Amino acid sequence: MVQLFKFLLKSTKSPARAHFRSNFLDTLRLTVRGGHGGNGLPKYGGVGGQGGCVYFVAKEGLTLRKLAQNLRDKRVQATSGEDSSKVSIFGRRGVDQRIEVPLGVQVYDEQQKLLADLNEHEASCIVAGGGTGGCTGNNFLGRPGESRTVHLDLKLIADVGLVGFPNAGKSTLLKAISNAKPKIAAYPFTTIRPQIGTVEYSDLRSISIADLPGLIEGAHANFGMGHKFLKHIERTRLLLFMVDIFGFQLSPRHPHRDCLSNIYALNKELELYDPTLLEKPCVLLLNKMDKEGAKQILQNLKPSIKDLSNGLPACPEELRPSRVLKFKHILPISAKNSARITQVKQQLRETLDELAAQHLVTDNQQLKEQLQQRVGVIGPKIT
Ligand SMILES: Nc1nc2c(ncn2[C@@H]2O[C@H](COP(=O)(O)OP(=O)(O)OP(=O)(O)O)[C@@H](O)[C@H]2O)c(=O)[nH]1
Repeated sequence: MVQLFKFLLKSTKSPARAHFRSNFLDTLRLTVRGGHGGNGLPKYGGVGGQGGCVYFVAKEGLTLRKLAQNLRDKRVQATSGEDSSKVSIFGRRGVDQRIEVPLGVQVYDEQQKLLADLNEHEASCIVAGGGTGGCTGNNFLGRPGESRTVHLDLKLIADVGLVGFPNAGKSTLLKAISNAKPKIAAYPFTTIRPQIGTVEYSDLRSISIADLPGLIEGAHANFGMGHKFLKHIERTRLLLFMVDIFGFQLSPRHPHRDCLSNIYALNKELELYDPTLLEKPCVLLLNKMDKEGAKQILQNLKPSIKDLSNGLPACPEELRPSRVLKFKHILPISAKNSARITQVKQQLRETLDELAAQHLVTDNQQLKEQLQQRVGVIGPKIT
């Protein structure tokens, strides 16, 4: 009977459903409970052991799916503290529960309050404290440990975030530029989960690129896969925008948007989702330059693309951002033919290096100012 059920269930799975059933997991709910405090021994003034606590530690290379598989019932409980006894007046402390979570996880409580942002390897946080042991203060009755449901939200950490509407050629680029092996097809939404690729250089330097799929007009308001992937952009240092030089049409029901309108639409999506994203350095790739007529389109749009504020008056009202992006570099490319891919690699590296150098200068300046404040006017002169 069970076999028959399994067979029937299997046969109802369509290829389309199988395609959209993503393996990528970026949120997880867990119930965590600290251990109960052990009871005290009133006769001898004995104190019960404190309950163990539950804590998370960030580890590189882990995934939320793996964590979910390891914790099948999504519950974690630390052990109770030992009761005080004649032979052991001070009860032993309960054993803590150490849970390894993927790097980049943010931990929220039921009220959506951020408890911890674990974005460094080995960063840790206690999510459920153990109950205090029984003592004079609590009538020698051990207290229960903290108990709560926590929400783990994974935000990918990558150097570069690849942003573009479906079918722009993001996966093709990622494949040409990095070690990733994304799926490529001539229909939108081929990529249904973020892909991370590593770009390697001859001097062994490497940078990571995240392809963030599913972005469509209205994603900020959670249309399509909306927020699910937009949130990953927050932790990238550089935004790499990609548009099809011939524009994009989501479906026959939607209007065809030319290349410039698509740039404005991406600009607006990001602005509506989080305006601070527009402050990130960005590079623009105009793809599919190998196709006939591409050069002419580029020639016509060049002045508006170079300075987006030039084309704003002609931009449709619903796509008009209040603040326009300022691209550090604009590169016409053909991801399919790997044309100018070496330049893309070089520009990404240079821009990231410039950024790192800027950070170093500001960090040094801040350090100097702090030292100057501490040393005051009498101390040695800091140059
Ligand atoms: N002519 C031409 N076609 C390209 C180029 N780059 C990508 N394509 C084609 O455009 C289609 C979409 O490419 P993808 O790389 O899957 O696009 P995507 O942006 O990852 O699409 P989603 O997975 O829907 O997000 C495929 O048929 C590619 O072969 C290019 O430089 N020139």
